[in-house]
Amino acid sequence: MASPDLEEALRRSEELAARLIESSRDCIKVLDLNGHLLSMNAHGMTALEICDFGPLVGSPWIEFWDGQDREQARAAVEEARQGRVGRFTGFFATAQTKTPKWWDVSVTAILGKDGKPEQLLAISRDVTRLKEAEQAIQQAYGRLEQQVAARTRDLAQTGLVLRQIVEGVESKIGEQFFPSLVQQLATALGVDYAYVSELREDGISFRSRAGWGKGQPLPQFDVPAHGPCETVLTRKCVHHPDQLRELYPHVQLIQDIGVESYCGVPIVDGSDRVIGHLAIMDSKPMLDPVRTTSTLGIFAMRAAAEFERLRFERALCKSDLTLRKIDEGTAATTGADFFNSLVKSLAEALQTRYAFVSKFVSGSHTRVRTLAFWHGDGFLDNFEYDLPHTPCERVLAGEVCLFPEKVQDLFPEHREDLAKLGVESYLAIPVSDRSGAVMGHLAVMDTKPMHDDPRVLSVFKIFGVRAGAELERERLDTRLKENEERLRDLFDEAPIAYVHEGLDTRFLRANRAAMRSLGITPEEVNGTYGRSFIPDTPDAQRRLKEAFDSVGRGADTSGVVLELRRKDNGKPLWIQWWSKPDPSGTYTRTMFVDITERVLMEQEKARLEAQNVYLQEEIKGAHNFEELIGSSTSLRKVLKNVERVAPTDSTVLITGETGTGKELIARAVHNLSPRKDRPLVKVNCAAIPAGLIESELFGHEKGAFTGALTKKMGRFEVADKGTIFLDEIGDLPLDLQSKLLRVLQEGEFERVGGTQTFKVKVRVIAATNRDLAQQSKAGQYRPDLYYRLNVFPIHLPPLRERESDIPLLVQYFVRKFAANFGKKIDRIPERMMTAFQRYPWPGNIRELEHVIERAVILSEGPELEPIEWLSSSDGKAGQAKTHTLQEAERQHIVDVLEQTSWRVSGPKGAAAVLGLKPTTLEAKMKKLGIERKHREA
Ligand SMILES: Nc1ncnc2c1ncn2[C@@H]1O[C@H](COP(=O)(O)OP(=O)(O)OP(=O)(O)O)[C@@H](O)[C@H]1O
Repeated sequence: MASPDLEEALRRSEELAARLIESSRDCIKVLDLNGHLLSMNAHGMTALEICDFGPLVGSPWIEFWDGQDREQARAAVEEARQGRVGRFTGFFATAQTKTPKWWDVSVTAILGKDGKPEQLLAISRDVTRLKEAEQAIQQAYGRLEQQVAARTRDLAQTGLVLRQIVEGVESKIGEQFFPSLVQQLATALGVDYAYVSELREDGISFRSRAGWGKGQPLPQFDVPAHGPCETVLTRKCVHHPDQLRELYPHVQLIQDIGVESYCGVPIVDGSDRVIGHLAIMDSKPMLDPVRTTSTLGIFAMRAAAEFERLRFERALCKSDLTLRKIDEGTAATTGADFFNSLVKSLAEALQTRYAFVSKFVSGSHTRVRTLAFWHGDGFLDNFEYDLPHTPCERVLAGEVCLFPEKVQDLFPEHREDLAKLGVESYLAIPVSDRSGAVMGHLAVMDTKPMHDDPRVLSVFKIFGVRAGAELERERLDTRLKENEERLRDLFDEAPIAYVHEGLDTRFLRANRAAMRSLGITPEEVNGTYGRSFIPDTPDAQRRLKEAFDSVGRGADTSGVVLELRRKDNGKPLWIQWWSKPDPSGTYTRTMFVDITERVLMEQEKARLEAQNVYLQEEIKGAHNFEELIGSSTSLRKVLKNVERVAPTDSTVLITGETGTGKELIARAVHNLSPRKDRPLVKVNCAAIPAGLIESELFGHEKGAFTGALTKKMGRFEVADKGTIFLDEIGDLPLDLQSKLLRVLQEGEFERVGGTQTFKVKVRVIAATNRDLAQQSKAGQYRPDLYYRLNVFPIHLPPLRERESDIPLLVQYFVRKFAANFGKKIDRIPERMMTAFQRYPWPGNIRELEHVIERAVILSEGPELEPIEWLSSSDGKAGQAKTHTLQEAERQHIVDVLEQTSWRVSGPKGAAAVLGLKPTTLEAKMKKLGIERKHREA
């Protein structure tokens, strides 16, 4: 019969056990001895997702399990009924969500007052997450529980202790757990010291995790070697009830703190490895080994679970860190920054001292250059090295290499370098491009051994792939840059001008050829607008508009010719222009060829061709400009005026009868002027049909530029910077008089059919045998034009008014023609000369010249022979004087026509006799109303 004290203790113990069960985090079920469910704690209900336990009461617990698990459950119940702990790990899905879970189950007997099993306690713990680790722990737990159950004589007492400890530590986890555990252990078991130790990273020594001594926490200490703990760490439970100091005289700690007794149990992890121990020491003897070892055993199991939990937490933390490091190491940076960040993060993630990345030196397969080298505190300068006989050699041949230890011995040729860094272990992977070609390698080295850990390798590979991508990116980048450079060179150095223009024609880029042609500097490119090169002339604007219209329509423009002005000197620039909108639609790509030289050449050619016509005409005319014969006062006066006006640009109006030498005077003015090296272009306004005079003077267009080759330049254009001689200016039609006035006033005109305005600098010399003053008064001539022409009038008197010049002229012409015809004539009969002087010469000097020419032709000897015409004319001379000048001219022409049988042209025609061009003669005949029928009448 139990004592009343024991009765009370038992009652309390039962009560507390019930509370313990309820508050436990495990799933605890109470079964009857046949294994039928009686009750379950709240946590168990939650864990199994059971809402109502009622219907389950009385159901066989064993049958909750399936297959082999059911057999295990049955065996466990049987064990418990025998007073032992039955345990197993089984698979069980939760009731509602059917979440598969692994449960670690132990079944123990609850002893009755008689010490015999009365009920069973089935404790299930969710070990799904910690299954591997907990398995072993549960085994230990099972073993210890078994021992406890088998040997416990005073379960109630144990229960009390357990409760005390559980209460103290149940709610604690993490850093608080161990201090709390050892404090509760020491207090509940009434011992001076309690402590828990943990295996250190070196895998061979232990260090206290928490200790409690003499009522206060102990500082951390290393577990002494060769003491009782050492035995525990070989997996054995050790109990020294007394005489501890005698047993371990060499262990200073035991001597120092003066403890007598010791009890320790190992803490074993899921892989059945000892990871620490739990021990108590006391200054009094410890006489109940069963109670202490079983209590310690239970809490060792709990400690193991906590260690495991911490280990997972640490592992989680570490993998978190690793992930973070991977993230940091492979984030957005590129280039040198990227590689630095990569190796630093790699070293941190894998907790190695060194990490570096390399790539092959270009063109070599035996030499690499580091891209970044982390050495624990900072980066080394990058360097190159040869691969042979280094740990890296095989890596760069494509292998993953791990040298877990003694790297220096493995690579003796590089021992010195490796020793300097204290390298013990090495791990590296090749870094490849997408096609698998090795580009470099990524390596870590450490000063301690390195274990073959698949997780390390997978982390490593993540870094390796990223490094490969970066190397490839760099390679592509370099290639891209090279290409860009080549393109830029091509663009910049191309002989054809390239310009990229924004939609508002603002220049974005221009190559050298473009800048050269346009006369802009590289600095000016961006502030320049394409439009600004187009001069404000209607023609240039029209061309531009056509070009832009085609761009606007999205069409390519090819070969449009534009006229521009250079920016630096405003000189004309002709370009042939191609433009294409960029696919982005934000700018146009323009290409142009500078054809200025060609255009100018063509213009010059056209001008020269035009000039050539006149020059040939002039050659045909065989003028001798220099020789103005005569010494009469009136002629001298004329020549004096010529000298005065020649150097100026003033317009000169020469008047005088036909043949008086007006053209000769005009040429003299030109030849004495600064323009003498430029052409003197002659236009006979009377000889050109009225409809053609305008295009003759101003030229005409034949459409667009390409027509430039076929266009006709006007004589004003041809005479640019030279002199234009407008002969017979009195015959200019009225409508053209105003156009001529504009040229005289502004130097501007347009071609017939063209819109382009031409500006010329032409000196004008006009001549007429009409009385323009009188004509303008009569409304037949624009007075403003007359005044504009009559700036500097030179009047040539008719030959009859300067008789004294006749002998000189006769001699001059005789000499000239005699030389021309290879004759020698040195005498002119007096009678003839007198006749020449008496004759009125209505055709003036031209007439005289022709008369002499014929006389020279007919003369056979050294004396000029009198010719028939002269004598017959001579007869009429007296009559002629009674006519007006015009009548005389008319009569003279009719006489000559009669002589030539009305033949106008040809060598024997009247025009040749009169020294006129046939067209001039015809115009005169028209003007004077001379027709053949007149003769017939
Ligand atoms: N002073 C001169 N000395 C020598 N020859 C002269 C002289 N004046 C005129 N002539 C010659 O007389 C011819 C006619 O001269 P020119 O053609 O200059 O006259 P014009 O007044 O222009 O005639 P038109 O009004 O018919 O055009 C030319 O062959 C020219 O060389």
